[in-house]
Amino acid sequence: MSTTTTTTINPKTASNLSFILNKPHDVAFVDRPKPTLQNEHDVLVAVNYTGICGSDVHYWQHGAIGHYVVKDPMVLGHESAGTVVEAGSAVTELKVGDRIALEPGYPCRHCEACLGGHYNLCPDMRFAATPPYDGTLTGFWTAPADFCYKLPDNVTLQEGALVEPLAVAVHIVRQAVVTPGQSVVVMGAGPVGLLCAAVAKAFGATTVVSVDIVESKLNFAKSFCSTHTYISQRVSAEENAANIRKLAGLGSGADVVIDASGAEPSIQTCLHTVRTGGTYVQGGMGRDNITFPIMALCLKEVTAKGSFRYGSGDYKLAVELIASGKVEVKKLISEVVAFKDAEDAFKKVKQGEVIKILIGGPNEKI
Ligand SMILES: NC(=O)c1ccc[n+]([C@@H]2O[C@H](COP(=O)([O-])OP(=O)(O)OC[C@H]3O[C@@H](n4cnc5c(N)ncnc54)[C@H](O)[C@@H]3O)[C@@H](O)[C@H]2O)c1
Ligand SMILES: OC[C@H](O)C(O)[C@@H](O)CO
Repeated sequence: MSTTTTTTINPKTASNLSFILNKPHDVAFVDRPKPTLQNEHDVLVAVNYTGICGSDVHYWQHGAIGHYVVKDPMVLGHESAGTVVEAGSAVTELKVGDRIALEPGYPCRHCEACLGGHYNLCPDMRFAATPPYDGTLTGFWTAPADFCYKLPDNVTLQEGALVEPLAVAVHIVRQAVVTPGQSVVVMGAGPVGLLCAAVAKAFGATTVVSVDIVESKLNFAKSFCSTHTYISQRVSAEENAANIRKLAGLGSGADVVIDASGAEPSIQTCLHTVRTGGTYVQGGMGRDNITFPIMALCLKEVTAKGSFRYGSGDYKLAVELIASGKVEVKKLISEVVAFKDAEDAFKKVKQGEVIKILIGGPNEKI
């Protein structure tokens, strides 16, 4: 196999320092062996920036998410952008020096889900920082070239690290089939909820309501993209829903409701906020089982859908939404820290002090 290697970051000499979780609250910086191309369709990427996701923080705190349990030391991180430093001989779309957003999950490409157009649901998915697979808070990363998305000149590498959560939002809003003029209510104003609201607006929704339990998050949502905000009260789901409908002039209900919180009261409010014949999409992930208002679903003939990660075209559209200025992801970046400060950055996310914090790669000067 022939490959080419020339760039400012030299993979032969640069560090492959990795931020590793040994067990809950026990992290370490370890210089791991550099990855190599596995076949001629791969590229080797120097990781420039990685955002911290709630799931990274959950693994750091608890060592597990559901049945995904960290049994061996695992590199954290999966929201990354980087620079191609080596390209396999069969790679035609990318070249050394290209800046890319890194899709961090690699499906088998052969199973029923993959061949049926739902590769995100592949049972053999190898997803970064989901045990047993290592993540991207490391110096270098090998990926199939078709899971790397070239960033246009007007998109920075820092914005490129936000493509991952934006792709999650694109998938959720696509599941909802939002059309121009519609009303959309999004429960949760964390990064995913904020980006769902922004994507819904970019798709043509004219009323976009953000709901949360934290006032500062709603203040940001209002400045970011939402037409209305509502702070959830300690009242019944029906009462919160009635308040949201009144506040945003939704009449009998919203065309689309999205849960991006994973919280039981919020999910219940969704079903009472959606209009007859409307659509509800579950994007948030919380407890396995909750009390769910099934009669509201039946009596209003609500279309209910789930949404998991991202699939065909979602990353591509996410990059286009940033490049066209329709979703200003840079506004979500609260802080950019050096690799050595990764653990402190995790603490800040846990304390809720930031919207999105980026960690520079180990070879990045911050
Ligand atoms: N479907 C997927 O593929 C996918 C991918 C990434 C994240 N997620 C999930 O999406 C959700 C949002 O992710 P995030 O990174 O923005 O998380 P986050 O924790 O930053 O945001 C969640 C928000 O929900 C708010 N909230 C909590 N209870 C609420 C309630 N009762 N009503 C309204 N708001 C409430 C919180 O205050 C917070 O602002 C999480 O559940 C996460 O696990 C799903
Ligand atoms: O954005 C993708 C999500 O964070 C992942 O699915 C996460 O839950 C880890 O598996």
